[in-house]
Amino acid sequence: MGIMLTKLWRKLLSKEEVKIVIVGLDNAGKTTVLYKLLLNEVVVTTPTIGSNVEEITYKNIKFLMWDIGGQESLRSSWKTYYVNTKAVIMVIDSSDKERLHISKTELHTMMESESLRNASLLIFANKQDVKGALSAAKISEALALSSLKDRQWHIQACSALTGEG
Ligand SMILES: Nc1nc2c(ncn2[C@@H]2O[C@H](COP(=O)(O)OP(=O)(O)OP(=O)(O)O)[C@@H](O)[C@H]2O)c(=O)[nH]1
Ligand SMILES: [Mg+2]
Repeated sequence: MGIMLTKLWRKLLSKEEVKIVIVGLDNAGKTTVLYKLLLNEVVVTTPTIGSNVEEITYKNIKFLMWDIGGQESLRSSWKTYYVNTKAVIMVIDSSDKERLHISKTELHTMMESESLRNASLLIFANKQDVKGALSAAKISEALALSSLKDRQWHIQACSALTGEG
């Protein structure tokens, strides 16, 4: 009886921890998105070297959000963050049409990683406030999201600057 109560108590107290990694090319808006989610504020950012990690608690679930630098030289280190990741957020600069093919390659390479086999995928089609930004549908097409097999994915148009989406 006492043991059962202790177990129950531990279960109620223990917060589940969910690891999320935020990836995307440099200047996509990853750090801006993270702090917008965390503080509902637009912070002034500098390019991330390495990573930022922040904790967000929602309904007693602790989310550990890893925001990783997107510069070319840093992209090969993304895979070192994948272990135990439950969800991947990829942030896209929807106005950066020239580099969408790079995001596509990075995304599909990433999705082949064994550590991310069961991870869900959320794409933020960010910078919708910029004139000429591509819609979520167009980004989805450019990234060939529909070709992803056995993957739960969702794309969301947004602007970390205005808070839209
Ligand atoms: N117009 C506009 N600018 C944005 C938006 N989101 C981010 N930015 C700007 O884009 C620039 C880069 O944002 P960061 O959040 O630093 O980009 P990052 O993806 O973290 O870049 P790295 O750390 O180098 O990988 C900053 O000047 C932001 O203010 C947005 O939705 N709209
Ligand atoms: Mg950053």
